[in-house]
Amino acid sequence: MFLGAVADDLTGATDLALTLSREGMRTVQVVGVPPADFDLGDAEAVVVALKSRTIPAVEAINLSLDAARALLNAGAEQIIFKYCSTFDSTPQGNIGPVAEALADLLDAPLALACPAFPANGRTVYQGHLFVGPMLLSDSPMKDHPLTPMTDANLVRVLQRQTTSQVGLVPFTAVDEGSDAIAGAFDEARAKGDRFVIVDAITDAHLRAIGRAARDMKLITGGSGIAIGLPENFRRAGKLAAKSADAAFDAPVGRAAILAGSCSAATRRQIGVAIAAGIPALKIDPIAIAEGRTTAAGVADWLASVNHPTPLAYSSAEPDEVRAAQEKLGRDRAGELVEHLLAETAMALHRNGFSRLVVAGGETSGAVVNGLGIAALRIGPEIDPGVPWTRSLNAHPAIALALKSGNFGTDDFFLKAWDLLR
Ligand SMILES: Nc1ncnc2c1ncn2[C@@H]1O[C@H](COP(=O)(O)OP(=O)(O)O)[C@@H](O)[C@H]1O
Ligand SMILES: O=C(O)[C@@H](O)C(=O)COP(=O)(O)O
Repeated sequence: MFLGAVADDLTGATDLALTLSREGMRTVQVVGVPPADFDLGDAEAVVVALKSRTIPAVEAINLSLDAARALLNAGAEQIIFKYCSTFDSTPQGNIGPVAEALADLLDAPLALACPAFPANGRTVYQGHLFVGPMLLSDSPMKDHPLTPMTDANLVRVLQRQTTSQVGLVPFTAVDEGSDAIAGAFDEARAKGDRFVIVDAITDAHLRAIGRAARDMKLITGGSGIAIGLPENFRRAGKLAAKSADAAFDAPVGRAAILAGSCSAATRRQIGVAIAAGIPALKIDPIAIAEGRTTAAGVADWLASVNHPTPLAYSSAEPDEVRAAQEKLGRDRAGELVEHLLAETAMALHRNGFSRLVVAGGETSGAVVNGLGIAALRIGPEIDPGVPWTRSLNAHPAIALALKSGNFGTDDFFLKAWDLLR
């Protein structure tokens, strides 16, 4: 095992594990901090999926340090801290506090921060994050239920979350290639930066950054930042030759879609699914709080409708989300929905459902924890950043597509199943 990663949510971990697998590293994704005797098999990279994006910073730090220590004990030479390609965080964190604690643990004088993921339209220019053609702060991320992002200047955003100095490696250096980027890292260290936001617009930039960062102990960013890292281990003669991917044997059983993401992409995907005739049950957090909607009721409904892939969703427009939050509180509204969808997934699993598409990072974390899944195998890619996965320990086995709220084409809920046939 050479490369270890700590991811702050489930979909983010899956996204990263997919990237590392595609770049030729044998990768295992574990859910939560693995115990010391956890069998990692012949993994060359291990991604630990936490649910630490929106918990109090001190808890996120402790969990992330435990995960990093477990990875170092298993042999990791370099650690990636994976967060969202839209830099999802609050002014308190958790990106800054966790990055700082990991840098201290690893004794890393400088760590890079780059959420760019060009295949999904996330690019960084002059330290500003763009989502497609829009600045982050103009994108639908400004209305996220838990981490509304209202500032696109990542140097400023990260600086608010840490007492360490944050600098920038600008496009001009990145575009020149890995030697210029390594030179910019040296300059940043010399002027006292602890973190540098690194511009990147294309995968070629990310590969050059990866090469320049071969000796950096801590790398932070979206899954894109991992594109160039396996090559460093390959050049050093450490990676096994890539073996042919084993066939993905999806368990046979009933299927359903659970969506707890309110992101714009998920809302469009729900619209397309309903227009295509998928039966859909909308869940209202206030009805959960008042006991009018229960997990058993939702699971019964999903089991009773005559369709191969029915949908239950709490996804709502920003004004509906605000209304629920005003009544219940932001965190309670989120927890009620997450808990209900996790319990629904557990009831479905008990009743023969073995294929689930789950939309939303926090939602996926709740569902996977509810199902008691300890590790996942990565399967075929449905869309950039979203593979099918298969539980390694649940009985009976279950196939899960854990979709980041913002990822996937509009027909995602229709087409995802084609890869399981
Ligand atoms: N109708 C709703 N009102 C308020 N909060 C909601 C609603 N539906 C879902 N949520 C909460 O919003 C959060 C969405 O986060 P997440 O699942 O990570 O989605 P995404 O991947 O789009 O960020 C979850 O905590 C979820 O429980
Ligand atoms: O980097 C990304 O955008 C994703 O991998 C990710 O972290 C998604 O989080 P959610 O949008 O909360 O699913």
